[in-house]
Amino acid sequence: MTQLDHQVHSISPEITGSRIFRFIAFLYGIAAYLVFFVTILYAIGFVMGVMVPKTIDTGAEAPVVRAVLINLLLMSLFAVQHSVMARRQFKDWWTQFVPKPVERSTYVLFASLSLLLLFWQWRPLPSVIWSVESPDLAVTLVTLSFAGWVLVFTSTFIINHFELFGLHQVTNHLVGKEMEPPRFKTPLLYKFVRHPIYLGFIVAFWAAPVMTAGHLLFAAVTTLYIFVGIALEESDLVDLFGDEYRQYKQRVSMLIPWRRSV
Ligand SMILES: C[S@@+](CC[C@H](N)C(=O)[O-])C[C@H]1O[C@@H](n2cnc3c(N)ncnc32)[C@H](O)[C@@H]1O
Repeated sequence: MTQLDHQVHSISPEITGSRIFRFIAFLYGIAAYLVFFVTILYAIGFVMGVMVPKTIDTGAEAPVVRAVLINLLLMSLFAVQHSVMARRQFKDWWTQFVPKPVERSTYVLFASLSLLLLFWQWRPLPSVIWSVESPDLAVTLVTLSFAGWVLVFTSTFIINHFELFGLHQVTNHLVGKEMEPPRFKTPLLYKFVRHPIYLGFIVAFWAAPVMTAGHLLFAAVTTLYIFVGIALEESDLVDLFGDEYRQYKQRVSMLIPWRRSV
């Protein structure tokens, strides 16, 4: 056992194992999941410009340079939080303070809060970059964007929705069951691309009948971030699964199903 492991395990086995803690941890996990769920539903309305009070193209305007800087800051805040907190070294460090069973829920909660901050403080940049004239093409693009969101949701269930968003961890802890070690999986869509969730986001963000400068900034920066996120995630996955993941990378393309290994 390393010194770090010792510190992690020595925080509070009596407290974290107690019945009351398990129950509070479970409620916390459910609350974090609900915050995530509201956030992702809001994200759909925000990006597609429907059903929510504040969208990517509405809200208080600011001078262009200020608006770009604020928006970049908001996206960077999310990117840093989302990437740093997902790394193993960070998890090893902060599970000294945050009990392991609620680590994932806390990550999900922080990610949701930084996204809600982004939606709230986002400054619109309303200049139109493209606007599709043809109603048929416009409907096709809206449908495609919606299909992107469906792909995101479906893929989370295919890979393991409840573990990704921390519910599996708090439920297992509640009933005194250990989490199983992560397993390499290639279910359904994962046989065609390695990152269907990220592909769904890219499609959802770019398929827009009216593309404003603000929306374009959002789509471009998030796409860039997805590529950085993939590099980090795949480096972790190679560390975790070794040759199995290396061979998967050679066999299956990253995002575009008809191309072999990107
Ligand atoms: C938000 S999910 C994104 C999964 C994938 N990148 C995608 O776009 O569909 C990230 C989690 O999925 C896990 N993961 C990604 N691919 C995996 C695979 N083939 N088998 C098992 N776990 C995987 C990663 O370890 C990480 O914890």
